[in-house]
Amino acid sequence: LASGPVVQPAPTVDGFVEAFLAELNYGQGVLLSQSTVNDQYLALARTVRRYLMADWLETGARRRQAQQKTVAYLSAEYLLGRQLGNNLLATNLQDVAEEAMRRSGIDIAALRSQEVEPGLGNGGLGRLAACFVDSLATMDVPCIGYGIRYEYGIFRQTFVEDRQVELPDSWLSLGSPWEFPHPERQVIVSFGGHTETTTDDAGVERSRWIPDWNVLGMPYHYMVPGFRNGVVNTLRLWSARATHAFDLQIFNSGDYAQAVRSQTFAENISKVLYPEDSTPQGKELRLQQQYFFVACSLHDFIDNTLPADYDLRRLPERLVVQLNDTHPVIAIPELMRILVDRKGFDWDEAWDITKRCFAYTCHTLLPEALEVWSVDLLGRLLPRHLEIIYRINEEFLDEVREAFPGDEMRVRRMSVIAEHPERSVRMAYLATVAGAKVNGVAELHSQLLRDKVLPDFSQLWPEKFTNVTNGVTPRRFVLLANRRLSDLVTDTIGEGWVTDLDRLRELEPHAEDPEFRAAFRQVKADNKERLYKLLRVRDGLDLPREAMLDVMVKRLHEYKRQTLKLLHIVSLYEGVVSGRVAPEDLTPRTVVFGAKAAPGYHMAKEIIFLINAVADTVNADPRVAGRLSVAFPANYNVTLAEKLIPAADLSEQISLAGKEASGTGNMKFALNGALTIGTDDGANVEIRRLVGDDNFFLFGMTEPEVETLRGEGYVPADLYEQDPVLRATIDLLASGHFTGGDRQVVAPVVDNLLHQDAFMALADFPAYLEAQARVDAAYADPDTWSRMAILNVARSGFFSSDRSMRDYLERIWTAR
Ligand SMILES: CCc1ccc([C@H](C)CC(=O)N[C@@H]2O[C@H](CO)[C@@H](O)[C@H](O)[C@H]2O)cc1
Repeated sequence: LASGPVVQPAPTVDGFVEAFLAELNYGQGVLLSQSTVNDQYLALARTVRRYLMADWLETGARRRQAQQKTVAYLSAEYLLGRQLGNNLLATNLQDVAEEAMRRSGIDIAALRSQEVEPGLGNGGLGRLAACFVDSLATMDVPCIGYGIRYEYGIFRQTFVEDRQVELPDSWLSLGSPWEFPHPERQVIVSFGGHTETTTDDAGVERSRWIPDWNVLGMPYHYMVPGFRNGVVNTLRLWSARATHAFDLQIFNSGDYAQAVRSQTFAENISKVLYPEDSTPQGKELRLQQQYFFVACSLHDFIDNTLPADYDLRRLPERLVVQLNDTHPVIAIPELMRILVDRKGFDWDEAWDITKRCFAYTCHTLLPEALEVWSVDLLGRLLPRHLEIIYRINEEFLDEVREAFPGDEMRVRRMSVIAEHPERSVRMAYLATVAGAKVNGVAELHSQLLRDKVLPDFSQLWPEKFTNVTNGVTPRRFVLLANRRLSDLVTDTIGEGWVTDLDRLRELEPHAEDPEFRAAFRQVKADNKERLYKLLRVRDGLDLPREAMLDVMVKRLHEYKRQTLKLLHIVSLYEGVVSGRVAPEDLTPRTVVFGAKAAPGYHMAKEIIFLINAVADTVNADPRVAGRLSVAFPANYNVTLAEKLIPAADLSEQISLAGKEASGTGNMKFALNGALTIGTDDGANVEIRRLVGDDNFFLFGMTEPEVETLRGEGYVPADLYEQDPVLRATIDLLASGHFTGGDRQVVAPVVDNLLHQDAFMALADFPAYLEAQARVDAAYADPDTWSRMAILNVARSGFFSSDRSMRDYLERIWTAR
């Protein structure tokens, strides 16, 4: 399959300069001398695209030729991060590009920072999807990532008087050179209306959907380059358009707003990402978004990707649809509708095909995060789908009754339709009934899924439940983010580790080599210096040099316990201001937070305010100057993570055991030579097992201990009474010391800790402090610390998303 027509520019500096100038002149229509930084960035991006195009087209042709089984990854979120750096890495053009730009009198760093990252996700789930499609391309697995091209991604976070303020993320405003619109592949998606039952000539009753309104789905293609393997997979993100953008009659009647109303109405569907990452709001637009991209994607695969005459009875041989949490689960009744209503299959045949096409990944343990849709809303928006769901449930409950005769309680418990508080469809149950496989994202999580979240289902179908522990791509989060460490590793063990991360094990003996440890410490010091420079320019933060960098970056959520970190800071500070602790006895420490709160999550926003208030006071207090400081750079995102994580000494993974499904930040920190202080929660359990107890600061209750305490009845105020350090800490917070004496403004958080503390921060406080003392002790000996850190890197190869993909291939995508 010679790449025939596609002429790739020469991968030389001359070739690159020539292509760049052509893009600048003919693409941007400007001369170099006149060009703006944005012109230069867009031209550079398009130049890099040229080097990937041949591989992209060839991969597409090879895929069509080979008729291989394809993974359709359905995700409502993709947190992609900036594309330029990753694409330069994948094409191994980073040095050529840098030289080419230098020859053109341009500093490529300025162009890199011109790129706005596509923030089409909230947090863990969205970033995991991005890591997964990167790994599948690097492993040359046929995969199409399907999702939504939100016009506005996750909000930009700013702080006004220490409070989070959200700004719209108009990421497309300066152009987006990495996307390719394909109007010729537009899809019509219907909504509303009603169904009619007819009897076909074979006397079979058939239901027909008569929708009310339609929108158009326009696909935008994004390149997903494999790492230097000539493979480029596709990410297909859908954008909503009105079927007829403009109603001339209405326009001529003078009602201009009405004339374009349908356009705005349609466009709303892909207008903005819902910024919640745990509590669904159950909004109609959210369901419209979910059905919109799912309908576009299934239609696109069945009608535009499969050969026209393909026998759909063999669909499971060509397609596996991975459902990224409950958000795309409406795909199940949609495939049934296509097979029965459009392709004329009878119900049983269609159901058999459907069951073998889907698999479901659950990413949460919070009951409130499991989506349910009211039958009212579903019936109004998708009447045919509700009918199909009812029938799926009916047949399923017959199966339950058969397996557990007379156990109507179980039948009611397991029904996809919940009767209370209102009749609604439990999407996680529907996914479990239809999915061939259901997996959690870490061993503990998958076990809790079986035992606590879906016990009835794992009893009925034990073989259906499996685990695939999350992973992260070493290309972006080590090679791209931490060039200094990557060079040290490659100089020591060769470069194979980038696509075979288990090779990091070969570093283990070097942990015993003082020179290697010194080189490793220098890498960390340089990464810290790079971060300090960035935070000064970006956030006007001036951080003290010689300090342990203690980093907690993740979405703001009470179960993640940013409040526990805050209590630690205040207890250290209280120790000094009360005179109990001499400042020089404090290990110099800078605590860096990064966290967005869902706009409607008030307690989370109160916690952000309090962290900023404490930071202002601590940073301004000469008594702890150079000993304790707190930084909270705004707008934590993938780009900031790439600078923060390589600089970190300590990684905070302190969620209440049994609440964090997996975590993926924890893996990125370990791979970048930070030590973890954490609970036995999510993937922390597997990190600790692999890096070794001696190289992990464990503390706190285990999940069973949490359940026991909850069972016994948890009274946080008692702990406040009994623990003098805790009382002194909370009293200082409550006193208004950090808020100009205003006690009211801190009350929401303090009262919640004393009287609810649903995630038991106070219960784990003493153990956390004790663990932090162990951290201080270890950090006092840089050589020991770097030995532990090197062993963390060496033993974290398992947490590559390539390994996760191998597990999905073995346990889920081929096991049917
Ligand atoms: C409907 C609102 C909503 C939106 C997003 C979500 C996601 C499932 C939340 C999420 O991102 N979960 C995180 O997924 C990561 C990837 O598997 C895990 O590592 C994290 O532990 C988990 O919190 C739940 C509910």
